Amino acid sequence: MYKILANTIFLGKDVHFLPDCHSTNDIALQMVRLRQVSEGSIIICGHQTKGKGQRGNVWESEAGKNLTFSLVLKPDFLDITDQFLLNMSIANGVRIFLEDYLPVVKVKWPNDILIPGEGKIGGILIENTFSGNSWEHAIVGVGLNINQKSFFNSKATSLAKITENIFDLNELFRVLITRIEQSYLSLKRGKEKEIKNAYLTHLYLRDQRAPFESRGEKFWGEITGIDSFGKLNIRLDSGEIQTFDLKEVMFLE
Ligand SMILES: O=C(O)CCCC[C@@H]1SC[C@@H]2NC(=O)N[C@@H]21
Repeated sequence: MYKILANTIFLGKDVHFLPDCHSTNDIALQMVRLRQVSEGSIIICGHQTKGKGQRGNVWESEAGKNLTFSLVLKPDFLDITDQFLLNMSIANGVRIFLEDYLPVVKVKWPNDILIPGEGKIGGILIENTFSGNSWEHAIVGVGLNINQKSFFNSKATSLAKITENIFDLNELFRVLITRIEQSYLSLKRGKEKEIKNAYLTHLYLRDQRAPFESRGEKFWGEITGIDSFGKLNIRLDSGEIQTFDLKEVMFLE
């Protein structure tokens, strides 16, 4: 299982499949520290018992039904102040992959993969390791709901739930990795503008008036873009543009 990733150049030439594990991100981080993996290695797990999500959340995924894996990358060609470009390129790759199956796929800032009217189908958690001021590795964790049909969280969905089909996880994984690699390599080739534009074009609620909450206060505003550090720009009804990082703002829609 998960061995033949023939269409990739470097990603997934070394795949570690674990039937059960706590978190592929944690395992990848540990393996990087022990120098057991290098750029392009993938840790994929059939069932995560302690999957990690953004904002310290838990990532729940039914055993054997979905894709939960981590990629080891070394984006040391990027300035560390441009880290968010990596998020954008990975989110673009996942979105492009899903567009083969679903007509509309959005990315909810920073890294939720959302199907409007259906729910959240996936998420990305990137954890970086640094040595002084230079970037060592990026552990890119991807969780994508494929064949799971029932969820505790009413905001979650899956490919099977939306399309009423069942998918071959191995085949989907192979294609997904190819899409992610293409997107990452275009970042490596310096296509930063294209990556940013593609991310912004598919950004959920961009240029739409929507409700948000920050520091206990509710307000309405319009997402106008992302700054170079990956912070969210929202134009308030007063016309003022405010910038928020992940812990500073919640979407109420
Ligand atoms: O909160 C989110 O949206 C991010 C979810 C990321 C989940 C994936 S599953 C594989 C990898 N290992 C983890 O522990 N988390 C990520």
